[in-house]
Amino acid sequence: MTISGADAGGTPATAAGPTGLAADATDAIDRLCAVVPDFPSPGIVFRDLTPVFSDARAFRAVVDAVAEPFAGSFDAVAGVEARGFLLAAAVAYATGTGVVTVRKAGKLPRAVYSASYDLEYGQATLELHQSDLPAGARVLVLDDVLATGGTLVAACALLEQAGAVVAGCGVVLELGDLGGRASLAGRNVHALRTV
Ligand SMILES: O=P(O)(O)OC[C@H]1O[C@H](OP(=O)(O)OP(=O)(O)O)[C@H](O)[C@@H]1O
Ligand SMILES: Nc1ncnc2[nH]cnc12
Repeated sequence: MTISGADAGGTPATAAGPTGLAADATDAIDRLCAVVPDFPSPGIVFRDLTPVFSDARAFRAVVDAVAEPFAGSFDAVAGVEARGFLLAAAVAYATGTGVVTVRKAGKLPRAVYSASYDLEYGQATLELHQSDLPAGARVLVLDDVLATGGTLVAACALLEQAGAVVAGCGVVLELGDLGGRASLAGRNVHALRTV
C-alpha cells in the first residue's frame, strides 16, 4: 500500500501526549520489526527495523516518540552511523536543531576524536569531528538498537571529549538481555521498546 504524504500523518505530536506517541510507536515496532536468526553470524538474533522505517506512519510515530522524552533538553542531535542517521536527521529537522554524525573510522575529513569498542557481532571504531559542536552544546544521541551498549558508550565519550553535554540517549529497540543499559548507568537512556 502506498501512503501519500497527505495520509502519512501519524498521531500529531500536539494531539496526543507521551502515552499516545509511545503507544503508536510501540505498536508499529511490534507489528513491523523483522526478526532474523543467525544474522550476521550464527547465534545472533537480528532485529531488523527497516520495515518500521519504510512505513510512513510507523516512521513518523517512532521519530516523534524517540525525541519526546528529551523535549526541550537538547540543542543538537547526534546520529550514530549508519542506522542512527535515519532517526537523528528526522528528529533534528522536526525539532529545528542541527545534526552531527558519529561515523565509522576513516569517513570524516577533518580532525577527529576516535573510540573503539566491541559489538555483539564484532568490533568497531567511531569518530567525531573535533569542531562540529559549540562548547557545552546539549546533544541528544540517537540510534536504532541498544544491545551491549558499546556503541552508545563510545558515542557519548566522543561527544564529551568534544566538549558537549550528553542530554540523553534514545533508541528504538533495547535488547534487554545484553546488558546495554547497565553499561550506560547514570545516563538518561530511553528505549521505545525493550525485548
Ligand atoms: O549496543 P551495541 O552492542 O553497541 O550494538 C548496537 C549497534 O549495533 C548496530 O550498528 P552496527 O555497528 O551494526 O552498524 P550499522 O548501523 O551500520 O548497521 C546498531 O545500529 C547500533 O549502532
Ligand atoms: N541483535 C541485533 N539486531 C539488530 N541490531 C543489532 N546491533 C547489535 N546487535 C543487534
